[in-house]
Amino acid sequence: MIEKNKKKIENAVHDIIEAIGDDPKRPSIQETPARVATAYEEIFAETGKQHFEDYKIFNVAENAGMVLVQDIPFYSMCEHHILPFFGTVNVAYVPQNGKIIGLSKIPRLVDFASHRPSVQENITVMIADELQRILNPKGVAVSISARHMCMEMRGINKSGLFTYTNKFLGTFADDHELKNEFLQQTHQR
Ligand SMILES: Nc1nc2c(ncn2[C@@H]2O[C@H](COP(=O)(O)OP(=O)(O)OP(=O)(O)O)[C@@H](O)[C@H]2O)c(=O)[nH]1
Ligand SMILES: [Zn+2]
Repeated sequence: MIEKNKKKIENAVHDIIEAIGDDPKRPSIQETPARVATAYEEIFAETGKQHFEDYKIFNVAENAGMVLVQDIPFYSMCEHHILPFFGTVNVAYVPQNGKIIGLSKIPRLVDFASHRPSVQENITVMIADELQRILNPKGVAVSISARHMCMEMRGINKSGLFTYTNKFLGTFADDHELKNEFLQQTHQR
């Protein structure tokens, strides 16, 4: 993030502190605007980026079966309240023509999709669509389970609610046995 934009965040946080009735000059809060700017730089690092580019393609056996990376933790901020929502993501795909990506790139793709203001449905779809674009696999399945602080600490104030979303492409959408295998492996059935 360029310095000018970090400064903008600092100024905004300074104003928020003042507006909520606290004193931005209070010693223990003085550095907070700068801390928030640094935190936002990390939390929102992928804002505005459409495509995940950090991967290499490898080749494996042509008939390789489902690859599933399960329980990938993620943290994001809802675009309505700028409050955290977080949980776990399951990502599966069936390679086509033996084309795969390194396993670590899947959690990286999850971070790519979640490090921006968003909603759970859009993160789910973005992960599925990017994997489809990158690998053109036979199918992709993505499911997310998350808790939303904007429903827990304000508004309806209901704690411990989990929201589930999923997206199935290609063979996962067409082949019920494969979809069931994914759902069973990820304890959704
Ligand atoms: N579909 C979806 N909704 C979300 C997500 N995160 C937050 N929301 C919802 O976004 C909605 C925003 O609704 P508004 O009525 O504009 O905002 P609000 O008045 O603060 O709503 P309340 O939370 O009901 O007080 C709320 O119902 C939130 O629960 C998400 O990831 N997906
Ligand atoms: Zn919200």
